[in-house]
Amino acid sequence: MRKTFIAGNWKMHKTVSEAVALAKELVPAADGNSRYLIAPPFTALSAVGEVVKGTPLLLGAQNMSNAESGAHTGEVSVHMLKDVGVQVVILGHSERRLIYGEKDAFINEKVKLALDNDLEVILCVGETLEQREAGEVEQVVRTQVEGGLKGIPEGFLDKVTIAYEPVWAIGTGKTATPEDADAVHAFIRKVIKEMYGDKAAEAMVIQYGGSVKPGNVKELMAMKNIDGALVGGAALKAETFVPIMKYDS
Ligand SMILES: O=C(CO)COP(=O)(O)O
Repeated sequence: MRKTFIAGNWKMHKTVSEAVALAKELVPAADGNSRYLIAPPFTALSAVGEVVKGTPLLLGAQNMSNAESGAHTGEVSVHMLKDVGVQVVILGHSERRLIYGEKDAFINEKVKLALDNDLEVILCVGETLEQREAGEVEQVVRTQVEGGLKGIPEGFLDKVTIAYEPVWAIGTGKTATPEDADAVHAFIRKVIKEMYGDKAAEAMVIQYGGSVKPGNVKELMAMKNIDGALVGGAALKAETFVPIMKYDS
């Protein structure tokens, strides 16, 4: 059985004091049947790490350098993340791909580095509206999954979650219908099966992201191939994120 994984990506929001206050509100809600994660901005990781330490609420980062150390102005390394208690790193988010030009091979370097250093990875994939309208969803998602996981041995897959985030549904209030999302999740599972076999495909946790809200989370999570959520806007307030964390209670 795959364990549901509910994650909040805070993107470029919250000062340290705001982040600490929200984390304190969320800790008591992380007591259900799922795994739970919050990914504050880099500047708040250390302070939020102190709040969630020893609790079931996991600490995530939103990105990471592809290099281990050195002359990389503005970047943050895997060792720095681990040093402040980060357990999971989100890689290949569509905002990294589309605004900052990150490509699959570059993302793959980060995935390898994270896994080699015992950090879990949430690998984000998803098509733009233009790609959807051109009938390219499967081709785009396949390229991103294969590219992101290239050279990753099967033994590391229990440290990998895939997040399907259709770009047209992010921050737009438009959600993929549960059926449409499930169809892409099933396709991702098929790609994993081709790469690693049945067992790996069955075990892979695949989150949905894109305008997940308290009002739609239940129907999304009810789908066979949807195993969790990667939440943006609704993760910024306890009022909206706690009901998502507790969608099954
Ligand atoms: O990009 C997302 C999470 O990584 C989704 O953002 P929204 O929930 O704001 O649509």
